[in-house]
Amino acid sequence: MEQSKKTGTITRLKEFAGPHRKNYLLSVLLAVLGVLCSMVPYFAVSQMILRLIEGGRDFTWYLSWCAVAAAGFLGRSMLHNLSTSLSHKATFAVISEVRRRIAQKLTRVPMGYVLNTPSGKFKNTMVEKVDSIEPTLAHVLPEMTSNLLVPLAIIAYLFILDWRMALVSLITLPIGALCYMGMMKDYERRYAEYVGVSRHMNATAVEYTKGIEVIKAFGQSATSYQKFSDAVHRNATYGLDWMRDVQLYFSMGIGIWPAVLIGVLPVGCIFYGNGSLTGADFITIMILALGIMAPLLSAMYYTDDLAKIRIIVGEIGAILDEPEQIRPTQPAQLSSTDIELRGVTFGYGESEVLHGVDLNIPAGSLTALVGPSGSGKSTIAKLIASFWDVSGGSVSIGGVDVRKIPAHQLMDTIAYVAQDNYLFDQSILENIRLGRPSATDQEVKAAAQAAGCHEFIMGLEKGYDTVAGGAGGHLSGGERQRITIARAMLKDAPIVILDEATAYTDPENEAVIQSAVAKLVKGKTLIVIAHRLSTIIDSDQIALIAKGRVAAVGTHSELLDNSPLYKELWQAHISAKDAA
Ligand SMILES: Nc1ncnc2c1ncn2[C@@H]1O[C@H](COP(=O)(O)OP(=O)(O)OP(=O)(O)O)[C@@H](O)[C@H]1O
Repeated sequence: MEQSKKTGTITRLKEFAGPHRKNYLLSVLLAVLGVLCSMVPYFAVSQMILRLIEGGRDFTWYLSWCAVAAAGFLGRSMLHNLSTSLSHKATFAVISEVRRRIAQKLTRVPMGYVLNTPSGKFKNTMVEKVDSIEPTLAHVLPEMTSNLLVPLAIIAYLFILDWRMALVSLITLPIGALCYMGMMKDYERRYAEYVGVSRHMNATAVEYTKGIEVIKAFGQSATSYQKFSDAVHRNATYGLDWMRDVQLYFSMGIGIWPAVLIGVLPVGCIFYGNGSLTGADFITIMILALGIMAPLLSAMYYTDDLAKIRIIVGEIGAILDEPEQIRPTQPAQLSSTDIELRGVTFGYGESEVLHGVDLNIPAGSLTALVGPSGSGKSTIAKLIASFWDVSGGSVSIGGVDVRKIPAHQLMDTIAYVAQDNYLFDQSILENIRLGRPSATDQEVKAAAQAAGCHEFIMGLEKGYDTVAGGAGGHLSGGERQRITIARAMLKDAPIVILDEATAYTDPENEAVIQSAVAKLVKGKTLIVIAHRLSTIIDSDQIALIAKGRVAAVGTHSELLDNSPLYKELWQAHISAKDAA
């Protein structure tokens, strides 16, 4: 598997921006020009004040400076608008690129990783998290640039006028910076904790709403509500405590930072008094000094958003850095649909689940995997379908290791019918057609007929156009399973893996599913993960899986004769059936 390198936030953002980088650059350039325009009114005001002091009464002169100031305002707002619209354009391209990359990544990582991650997590990152960074990404570059450049430009001009006064006008900067440092102390840790607390609140809210049926049925409302309300309370108090801790620094910073006249006025008076500063320069310096700190404060507000971006880009990066399954692109020559597992070992995490599985599944045969719960049946099936890569040994199809078969070819070769296959929120017709997108409506309906679902579909108000609902929620479990069997039939893959459902065991449904499966697998290599032994007694071979190993292989009668564990399972099954 391929492990991509860890990438920093800026590099990652640059990567996402791709060809739109020039829009960002242009937006920064326009923002800088906007900054220059925003200084024009300051300059015009100082000129007018000086003229007033000199006693100038030339109305058109004042009017023309007013026009210059107005042009400065206008120029600034036009350039600002252009700049932010360009950066918004670039940002929307960035966020759609991020979503596209995550979606593509999910097709390249082991399927098991996707199945093992709560689907809400991907959705949350792809939709909400990515959306939440949009405003910051769009504004941070042009606005932070201009908010930092305005004061820098003013300070540079002050140094040109009088370096001593320039230094005096910066007197509140170190005090404000100290307050800022106090405020930002432990910021990363606290922010990460705050995100954790919010996540916990989200999780309890989801749990509370999703589990409301169980909560009501078992009278757990008080306890569950308590858990939820505790999480809400913790979220609120965490934010409040944090704010209280930094409030003093914050108020001092906000109060002291912009108070530049504290130094400029008295020191300016002294220099003016001893004749080392002209009245004109003094007035210009006073006016310009007032424009230094406000933009710096605005820039400071972005630090919070930048930390948020760093965390979210980190989360996106963690998904994009997931090791990928490496598969060739050239089709492999499969000699048959024989499946062979040789010394297969595998574990989902640290602990091993399969400990050297050897199994031959001849082409065209029906092989049932049976065994106690948790013995490793589904894991074997998932390794054959290449949802995960084996840790040791090999799985091969037609003599070729599955790792050497291109992903598309493997998908075409195997139809995996899980216990609860997902139905998309679209018509039943389209849900079945997913098995073979090129299938005509007639072919889809023929598959539905063969899978025994045509009748119930026709009984629905909109027939095949009925929307199956999120995860097929509008249909019963048995109906959903039959639709997924129809989907697999349409796919017509030579190998079928069927994870037999433990639910929906009412005899009528079982009979329909059995006959649907019989049609599905004619002439195919079928692997059934069997939970009800009565459905697989006619299998060509039954592999008894116990504690991650193949304990025995044989026909039903051979295993009854030779395997005490199989006999035990069979007897338990018979008694359960009798009891039912
Ligand atoms: N996605 C997963 N992540 C981590 N552990 C898993 C995962 N799936 C299964 N396991 C563990 O691997 C072991 C084998 O599970 P597996 O589902 O293959 O057994 P099974 O025989 O199919 O069980 P059942 O009959 O109950 O479906 C179990 O201990 C199980 O807890």
